[in-house]
Amino acid sequence: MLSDVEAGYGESMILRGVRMKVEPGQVVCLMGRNGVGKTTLMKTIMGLIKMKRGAISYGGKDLTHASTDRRAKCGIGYVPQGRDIFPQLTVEENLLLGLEASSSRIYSVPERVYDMFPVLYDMKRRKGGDLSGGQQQQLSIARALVAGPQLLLLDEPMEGIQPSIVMEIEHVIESIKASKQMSVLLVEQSLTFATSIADYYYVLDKGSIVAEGSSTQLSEEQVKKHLAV
Ligand SMILES: Nc1ncnc2c1ncn2[C@@H]1O[C@H](COP(=O)(O)OP(=O)(O)OP(=O)(O)O)[C@@H](O)[C@H]1O
Repeated sequence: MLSDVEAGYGESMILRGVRMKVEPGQVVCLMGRNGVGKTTLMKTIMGLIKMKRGAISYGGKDLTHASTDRRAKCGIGYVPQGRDIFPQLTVEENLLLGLEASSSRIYSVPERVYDMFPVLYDMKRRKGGDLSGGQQQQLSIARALVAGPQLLLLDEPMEGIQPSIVMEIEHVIESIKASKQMSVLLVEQSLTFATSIADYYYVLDKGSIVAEGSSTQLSEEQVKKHLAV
């Protein structure tokens, strides 16, 4: 999916020669210390940062020069770090905005999304800004799911969220995996969760992939070497 990707901000190169693949139905975990370029990689996949070199393809289509909108319509959903919702809009209006990314003609929030996040159904007329941090994160994930993506990019969805909602979000990721309808690329720092749910992992360090493998192979030694602070 990604080959030899180089990208950065202005003159500063952050990603160097990144190669990565997410197979259909897989949950792939992207790990690495703070500031190594995980968010930059997610934004590059989404076309929010222009690549200086390399190629990106998805589902057999070359997306190297595609706009963010086209990538979304090709089935890539993105949940940015820090739950970027619209606080002045209602929960339902936030969710309807997710339909913009859809290639099919749906005009209302699909029931399956409310089934995954019942709290959002109960609160659909409330303003996004009135929700707790964890609920806003659920809203942000639900908004990406509204368009029915085939690949979901999740950037640290559990960061700074209360434990009960972390569990709910974990369940949602588990149910996505069990449905085999979608693949997930997840930036996650929790080793326990990463090893319990991911099929495969990549470790990024200073903008390059320094380790990868099936998550059952993620050893203490690698964690110490690449992830410990
Ligand atoms: N808009 C920007 N302009 C210039 N440099 C940036 C910008 N955003 C991030 N950077 C730099 O790019 C590098 C990688 O940042 P990035 O956010 O991708 O890391 P990360 O691995 O996601 O970190 P974290 O775990 O803290 O979110 C950092 O050195 C950061 O300072």
